[in-house]
Amino acid sequence: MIELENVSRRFGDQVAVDDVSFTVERGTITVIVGTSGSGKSTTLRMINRLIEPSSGTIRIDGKDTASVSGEELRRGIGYVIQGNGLFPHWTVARNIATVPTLLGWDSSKIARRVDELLSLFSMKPEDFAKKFPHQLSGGEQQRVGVARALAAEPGLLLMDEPFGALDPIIRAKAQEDLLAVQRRLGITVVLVTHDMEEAIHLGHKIAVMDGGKLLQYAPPAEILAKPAHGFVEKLVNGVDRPFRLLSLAPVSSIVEPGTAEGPPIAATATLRDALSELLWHQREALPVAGPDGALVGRISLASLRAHAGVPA
Ligand SMILES: Nc1ncnc2c1ncn2[C@@H]1O[C@H](COP(=O)(O)OP(=O)(O)OP(=O)(O)O)[C@@H](O)[C@H]1O
Repeated sequence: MIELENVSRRFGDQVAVDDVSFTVERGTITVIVGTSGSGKSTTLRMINRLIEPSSGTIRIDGKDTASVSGEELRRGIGYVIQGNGLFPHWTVARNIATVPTLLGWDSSKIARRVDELLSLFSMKPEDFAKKFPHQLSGGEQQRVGVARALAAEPGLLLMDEPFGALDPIIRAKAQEDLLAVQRRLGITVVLVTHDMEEAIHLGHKIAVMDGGKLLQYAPPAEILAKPAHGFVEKLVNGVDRPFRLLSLAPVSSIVEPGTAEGPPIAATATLRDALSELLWHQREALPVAGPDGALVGRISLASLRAHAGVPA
């Protein structure tokens, strides 16, 4: 768990981060979103003390981060930046091994870990370990950057615009990879982006910042349905709100008793998938199938409509 309590950072006369407080639960993804200069990166970098707070307290698992050296703190926290920051003259394997080497792991343990991480990101060790960063695509470099940040098994991963340089298709894949790896390893992630759609897709919680202030800190469904007045409202106006809301909940959440004609949809599919199927098959309702394939009820256009609009 990470707790920020009344954290501020000034650069000369400028207040970059202004009295920010929020708590990140262990094993979740929190996304800090806002426009350029809103204080996102400064907030992130205060967590691993690349930037020291001017005032306020940051605790990780109850321990004040000011009570350990910055270097020691950072060894236990993965950090990924835009453009991945790989060392260009080092092989992929050596890049990934950076922190374990610093920590003095023995070479066979390091080699095992490098193989494990490459495999985790669907990169065959025999194909990739000996390559240099310039021999990889942008998406592959990005995966190696994340693998390197995870090498020493940190419980916490900080990511600053990690997917900013990727084209939309590779970016979508990188986001899915991150979600899968986060679920599998159960790590805590704090990620900075200026893209509200990315925030909604990845975050269990979203922290919206503007002018150094935290304007709203809430789960994506709440940010969409009840945005704080003003800036947050403007930000979410730009995303397809009904569709985003539908993509956040599974079919099982509004399954009704009864049956319907047509191809069944899985209870684990999203409400957005259900809408797509209903429109495609031009039906008012479709049957819903449970994990074993047995029908468990129906989903209707009417209930989707009720779920996709402004809450009454
Ligand atoms: N080292 C520094 N010295 C002086 N001012 C700084 C420094 N770092 C950040 N700032 C200022 O603090 C404010 C917040 O910067 P920060 O990098 O946290 O914003 P951001 O939301 O991450 O922006 P971006 O999305 O453009 O990276 C900006 O106005 C920036 O110019």
